[in-house]
Amino acid sequence: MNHDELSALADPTFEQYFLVSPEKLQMLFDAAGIRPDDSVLEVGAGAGTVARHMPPCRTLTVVELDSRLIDTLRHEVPQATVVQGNALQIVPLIPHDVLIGNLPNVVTEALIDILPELPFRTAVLAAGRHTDFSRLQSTFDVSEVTTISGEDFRPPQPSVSRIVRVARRGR
Ligand SMILES: C[S@@+](CC[C@H](N)C(=O)[O-])C[C@H]1O[C@@H](n2cnc3c(N)ncnc32)[C@H](O)[C@@H]1O
Repeated sequence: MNHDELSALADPTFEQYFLVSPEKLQMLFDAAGIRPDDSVLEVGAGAGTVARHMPPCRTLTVVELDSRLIDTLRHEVPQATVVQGNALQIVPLIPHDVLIGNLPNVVTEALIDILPELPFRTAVLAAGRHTDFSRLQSTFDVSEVTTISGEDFRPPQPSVSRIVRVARRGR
C-alpha cells in the first residue's frame, strides 16, 4: 500500500496515523528485542505498517478496534492472527512475550494501568509527551527510545509522541 492509499484509509476519529519511517520502525524493533521463539502482540495495528515489518517470531497477533481495517490487516500481514476489538479487553486474554502498541493517548493511559498484570518481557509503546509511566518504576525499567511526529506517519501526525520501552526487571 502506498502512502497516498494509507492517508486515504486513515480515519481521524480513531486518531489513525500510520508509522512509515523506516528509521523509526527499526528503532522500535531494536527496542523490542524480539526473539524467534517469542509470541508478539501488537495493539492498535492500524493498516499493518508496523506488523508487516515485524522481525521473525513464533506467533504474531494484531488487535485493531476499527472493523474497516481488518481485511487490510489480513491482506498486509498474512502471517498474523488478526483480532477485531478493544485492546484493553483483549490484551489480558492473549499470552505474549513482547507487547507493541501505538494507541490513542487515553487508551495508552488505561493500558499502563494494567501492564503490571500482563506477562510480557518487553513492551514498546507510543505515548504522549506527558504520559506518566512513573507508576511502573518499581517493577519495570522505563526508557524513552525516540520521538515520532509529522512525516514519520501517513497521514502526517500533527503532534509529537514518544516511543517508550518498558522492560520487566530480571527477564
Ligand atoms: C495511531 S494509529 C497506529 C497504527 C499503527 N500501529 C501504526 O503505528 O502505524 C492507532 C490505531 O489504534 C486503533 N485503536 C484506537 N483505539 C483502540 C482500542 N481501544 N483498541 C484497539 N485499537 C484501537 C485505531 O483505530 C488506530 O488504527
